[in-house]
This record gives sequence, C-alpha cells and structure tokens, in this order.
Amino acid sequence: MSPSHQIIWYRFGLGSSFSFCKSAVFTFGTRRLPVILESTSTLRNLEKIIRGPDRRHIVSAKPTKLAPLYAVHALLRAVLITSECNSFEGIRGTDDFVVEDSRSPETKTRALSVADSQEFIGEKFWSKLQCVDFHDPQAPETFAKSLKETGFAVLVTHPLTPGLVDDVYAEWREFLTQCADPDRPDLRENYLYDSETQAGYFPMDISETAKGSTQKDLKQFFQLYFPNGSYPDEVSDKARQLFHEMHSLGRTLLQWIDDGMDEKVKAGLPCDLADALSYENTMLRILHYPSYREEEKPKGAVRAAAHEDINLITVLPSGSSRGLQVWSKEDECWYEVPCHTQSIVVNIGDMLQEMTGGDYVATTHRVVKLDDEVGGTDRMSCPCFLHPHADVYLSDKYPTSRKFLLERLSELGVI
Ligand SMILES: O=C(O)CCC(=O)C(=O)O
Ligand SMILES: [Fe+2]
Repeated sequence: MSPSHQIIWYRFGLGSSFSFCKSAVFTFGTRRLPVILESTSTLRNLEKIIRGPDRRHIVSAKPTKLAPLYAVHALLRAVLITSECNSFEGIRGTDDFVVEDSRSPETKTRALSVADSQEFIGEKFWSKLQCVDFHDPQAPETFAKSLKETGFAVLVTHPLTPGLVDDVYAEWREFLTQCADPDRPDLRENYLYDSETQAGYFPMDISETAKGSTQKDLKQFFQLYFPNGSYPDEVSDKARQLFHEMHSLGRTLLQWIDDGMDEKVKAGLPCDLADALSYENTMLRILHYPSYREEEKPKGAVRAAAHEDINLITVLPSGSSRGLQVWSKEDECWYEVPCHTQSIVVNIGDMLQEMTGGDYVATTHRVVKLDDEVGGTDRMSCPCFLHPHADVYLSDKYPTSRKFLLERLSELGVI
C-alpha cells in the first residue's frame, strides 16, 4: 500500500450488523448474483465479486426477510466505495469484512454497529419498506405487504429494458434545460401545457404547489399522454417506449395487488384493479429539478413539497440522485427511499386509497435536496402515474374517478 493511500477501515464483524444480514442479491448490469452473508467462506465469495471485472456496475441489493435494509445498504455502500479503491483487503481474521476508503483523510479501525451502519450510509431507512426482486416467486406477496404497511415498495429488479431510463434522463435533461432557456422562447411556447388535457411542458414559474403548501416546487416537467398529448420532435422515441413498458409493468403490479387483496375489500371494488387501468389516462411525467444553492431558494421551498399522489399507483424509477423521502405516521419521521440506479419505487395514490376504503393508504412523500448533496447536482425522475378509466367508481363520494381528479387538480392550482 503506498503511503499516500489514506485509509479508513470499517470492520463489519459478523457479531455486529451483518449477523442480521442473511442474504443479498447484487446485480451487475443484467447479471444477478445472490450472496449469502452467513459465513467467512461466503464473505470470501463476496471478495471475489468485488474483485471481479464488473465491480463498477453493482446497482442493487435485495434484502430478504432476515436482512434488514440498513444492513444490506451498508454493505452495498461499502462495496461501492471499495470498488472505487485501488486495492481491497478483503477478509481479516475469521469474521471481519474490511473496507477501505481511499478518499478519506485519516486512518482508523472500528467494528460497525447497527447505529454506525446508519451513520455510515448517512441515511435512515424504514425496515418495513421492502426491496423486492421482481423475479422471485415470493415477489407478489412481498410487494403487496410492503405497500400495505408503508404505502411504498422498491423493485430492485424489473422487466424494463436495461438502460432505457438513463437514456431518457440524459436526453430529457438536455431538452428541459433548453425549454427553460430564455433564448429558446419557441420551445416554451410550442409545448406549454394544455390546462384541459394536462399534457405538455410545465415551466418552473408555473410548476405545482402541493396541497397545503404555499411555495411552488423547485421543478419543471413535461407530462406525456399516449396516444394523445404533444410529444416533442426534439427527443427520440425512447420516452414513448418507456411509457409503454411502464404501463405494462403497472398492470402486472395492479394484478399482484388484486391477488393479495382482502376478500371483503375486493368485494367493494367495481372490477379488478388491473382491468380498471386506463392507457390514455395514465401519464408519464419527466421531471427536472435544477441544481440550486440552499441560500438561493425561496424560503420554505423544496424540490417537491410533501404530498400524496392522486392516482391508483405510481411506478417511479429511481431518480438520477437521492432525495425522495417517505413519511412514517407510525414513527413520525421522514425516511429516505432507497435510491439505486436501476431500481423502481412503487407507491400508492389517493384513488386506490379511496377505492379500498383506506385499506391501502397513500403515503405522504417529498423530494428534498440533501445536506450532503454535491454542489451543482440537478435531479431527473420520471414517475408514471397509473390512472383508471374516467368512469370507474371509486366511492359514493366519488362515483367517478374523473370527479376525484378534477377536484385534486384544482387544489394543485393547475386547472
Ligand atoms: O421525483 C421523485 O422522485 C418523485 C416525484 C413525485 O413524487 C411526483 O412527481 O409526484
Ligand atoms: Fe409523488
């Protein structure tokens, strides 16, 4: 080791946090590698994985029932950091997992406790919020349970075309940046949203004000409806393809909710959720949250203020950077929603809550700029809001979903 190589040693003793952590699945590009974190020998396997040629492409970890999220996340972060190192020490003694961080200015050694692991990853995760492997036979149940308990679930593997979301982020970041450019008034004019259909471009100065908030969110976005609504000539067909794939994934997920639904609740529905899903009312929103300095933002404004979504469920690929948080009524705190490239967050919207008489609850969430965000970071995201057909019965108060939608859009100040 060269003397200029400064190191922090984190020792993940099996007696500490990882004794909880039985297994994880790491995904390298399209290759999935299950890892059992029980013994020294399997930690050695992990070492081999870290040393492997694909080590820069670790994108997700799947905790099982026995593996709380924080432990898997701590491990994942450790692996990510390690994969950027020039060297990796691997196993020390019989039960230590040693990670070195070449970017640290000092050297120290310590065993990692549960609290440490949270501090280490700098995030607080909700252990009830499950990460689901889409291909796991247990996936429908795990998914439905997580939605029921937290209003959220994270799919760490999914059937969308690999790389498609990143491609959409890259080209729409450029397009939306141009739309905001005062030298390109033509773009704003061409694509400005239609208040009746809600399709098109919503600039920063128009944007949304969350229900109950007084400040506009610090975001601009484009709402795409298919086959109606405008689609900019300036971008490729990729967002169209993404919508198509997300809609089809959404139908499968609604089917999973149908399958896991309490019989009494199901009896109150006008039809299966999967059949209530509309293609033309479903909307893909491509969001750009520009970078900003904390002191420059209007007082009280955040990237997206606390809100619940209006629709049935939202299929939300991980944003291009962290910042999505979910409110736990039980613990009365914000938890960070795990953000791995290639994972997809799913959350419940108000319409599903209304339809199921509150059996599925739309959980409040928001998007903030984290204190440790690297300066000048913007953020892209592309939630797909799955909506029912306009005449679907939600409840006696809202005999059609159309009535519900109009009420909520007027509260948002966009109609
Ligand atoms: O940007 C995100 O990650 C979430 C966006 C969101 O919650 C929304 O647009 O409703
Ligand atoms: Fe939302």
